[in-house]
Amino acid sequence: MSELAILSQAMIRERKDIILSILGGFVAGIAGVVLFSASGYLISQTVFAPPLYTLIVLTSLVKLLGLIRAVSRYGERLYSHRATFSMLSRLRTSFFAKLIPLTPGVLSNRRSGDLLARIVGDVESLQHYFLRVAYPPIIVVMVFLTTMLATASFSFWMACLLLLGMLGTVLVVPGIVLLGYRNINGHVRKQRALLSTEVTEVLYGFRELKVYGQLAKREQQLRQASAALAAEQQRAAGQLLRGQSMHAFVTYLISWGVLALGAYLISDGTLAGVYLAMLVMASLTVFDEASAMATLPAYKQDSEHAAKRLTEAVLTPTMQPVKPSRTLNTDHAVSIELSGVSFQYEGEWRPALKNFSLQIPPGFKTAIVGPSGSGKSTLIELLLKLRTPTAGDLRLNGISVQELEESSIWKTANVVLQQSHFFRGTIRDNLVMDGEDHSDGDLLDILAKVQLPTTSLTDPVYEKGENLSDGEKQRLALARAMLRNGKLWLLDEPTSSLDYVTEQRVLTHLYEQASEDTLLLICHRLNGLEGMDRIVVVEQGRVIESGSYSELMEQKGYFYKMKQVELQLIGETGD
Ligand SMILES: Nc1ncnc2c1ncn2[C@@H]1O[C@H](COP(=O)(O)OP(=O)(O)OP(=O)(O)O)[C@@H](O)[C@H]1O
Repeated sequence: MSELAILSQAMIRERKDIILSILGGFVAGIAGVVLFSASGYLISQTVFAPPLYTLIVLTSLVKLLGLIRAVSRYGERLYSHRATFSMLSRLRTSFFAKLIPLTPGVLSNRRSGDLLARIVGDVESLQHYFLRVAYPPIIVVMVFLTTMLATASFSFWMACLLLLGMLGTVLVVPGIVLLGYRNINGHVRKQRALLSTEVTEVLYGFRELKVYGQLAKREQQLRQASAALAAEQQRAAGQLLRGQSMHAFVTYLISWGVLALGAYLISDGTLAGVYLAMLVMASLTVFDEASAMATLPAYKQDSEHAAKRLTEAVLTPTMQPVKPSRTLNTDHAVSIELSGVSFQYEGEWRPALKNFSLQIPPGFKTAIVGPSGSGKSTLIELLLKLRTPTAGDLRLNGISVQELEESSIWKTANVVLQQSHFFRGTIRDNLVMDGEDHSDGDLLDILAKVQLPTTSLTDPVYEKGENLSDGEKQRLALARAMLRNGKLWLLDEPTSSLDYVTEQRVLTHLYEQASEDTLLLICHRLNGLEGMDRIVVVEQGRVIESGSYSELMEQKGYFYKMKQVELQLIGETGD
C-alpha cells in the first residue's frame, strides 16, 4: 500500500531496534511456552515420584524460564517502544515540514475544525502501525512454528492441529474481524469528523448563533452528532469483542483437540502419558501469545487510514512543492514582476487572477485598488508564496518566487494581512514575534507612531485579541510590521477600521519609514493616494488601469469614477 511507504521508510531507519524487539518478543514467547510446558511436565512427573534431583532441575528450569521471559519481554517492550517513538518523532517533523508551505491551501480546501483534529489524531494513530500491526504477527508466527516443530517430535498430527490453530488465529479470525470492522470504522470516522466540525462551528460562531437565535438548534445538532458517534463506536467495540471471542473459541477448540488427540495417542500407545499435560499447556500458551492478533485489524485499519489521509494532505500531486534553492537579498528594496499570472482557488468556478501582469521597480510605492473580490488579497498571498499560481511567473528581484526559499521572502517582507492573528499574552509578546531584540523604548516609540500612545507593553491581550477593537488590532499589526527591517511592504487594507485623522497620522509615519523601500498597499479608500508612484486598478482578477494619481484622474476612467463616488460620499463634490 503506497500510503504506508512513509511508515516503511521510517521502520527501515529503526531496523536495529526493530530486530532487537522481534528477537526479544520471540525469546519471551518461546520462554513462555517452554515455561508452562515444563510446569505441565513437572506436575505429571511428580505422580511418578521421581528422584529429588529431577524435581530440583525442573523447578530451577521453571524459575529460570520465568526470569528469561520477564527480561526478554522487557527488552521487547523497550526496543519496540523506542523504535516507535523515534519513528513518530521523525514522522511528526517530516510531516510538519511538508505541511507548513502548504498550510493556506490545505486549510482552505478542508473544513479546518475537522482538519486540525484529524492531523493530530492521524499522526498519533501511526504509532500503532509498528507496535500493533507490523511486528506482532512476525513474532506470533515464529513462536508458533517453533512450538509446532517441537510438538512434531511427539506427534505429527498434534503439530498439524497447532498449524490449523495458527491459520485460524493469524489469518481467519483477523480477516473476519477486518471485513466487518472496515465498514463500521468508516462510519465512526465520518461521525467523528462531523462532530468535530459541528463543535468548531459552534465554538467559533457562538456569538452569531446566539444573536440570530440559532444556538438551541445547533446544540441539538451537536447532541445528535455526539449520540450518533457513540452508537457507531459501540458497534465498532462490539465487532472487536466478537474478534476476541472468536480467538478464545479457536484457542479452546484446538487445546481440547490437543487433549483429545493426546488421550487417543496414549491409549494407542504412541505417546507417553507424562507428556500430555506438557502438550496441552504448550498449546494454551502459544495461543495466549497470539491474542494480539484479535485486535490487530482495528489498529491496521486506523493506521492505514491515517497514513492515507496524511499523505493526501501533504503530497497530492498538485500540491507537490518545488524545492526552492535561492534566497532574497534582504539589504535593498525589492523589485516585483508579475507576468501572465493566473490563479484559481480549488473548487472555484472562476479564477481569482487572470493573466495578471505588473512591474514594480525597487523603491516604488504602489496602491492596488478595485472592487471587493477582484483578487487583490490573492496577489499578496502569491507574493508571499502562501499559494502557488496556476499559470505565469512572479519574480522578486528577478528571481522566480518558486525558486526562492519562503523564509527569505518572509524575512524581507513587512506584512499586514486583512486579518491579523493575536496571541494570548501581553502587548509586548504580540509585538516582538520575530525573536529579535527590541528595547522597551523602541516598542513604545512604535506604539506612539501607530497612535497607541497610552498602551502599555504589559497590557494583556486575550486569545485572538478578543479584548482589542478592530482599529486597535490593525494598529498593533502595523506596529508589528514597522518593527521589522524588511525592504518590502505588503499591506492589505491595513487602516480600513481607522478614522481618517488617525489613518493619516499612522500612514505618515509608515511612509516615512518605508521611504526607500518597495511598498504595495491594497486599499478601498482613495484619499491619500496622490503621493503614490503608481495606482493599479484591478477588476475581476485583471489590471484594468494603471498610472499615477494625476494620470488616472486625467484619463477619467474607472479610478476617476470611483474617486467621484467617494468624494460624494464624504460630502465633497466631485467634478
Ligand atoms: N480561500 C478561498 N477559497 C476560495 N475562493 C476564495 C478564497 N479566498 C478568496 N476567494 C475568491 O477569490 C476571489 C478574489 O478574492 P480576494 O480576497 O483576492 O479579493 P479582494 O479583491 O482582496 O477582496 P476584498 O477587497 O473584499 O478583500 C473572490 O472571488 C473570492 O471569493
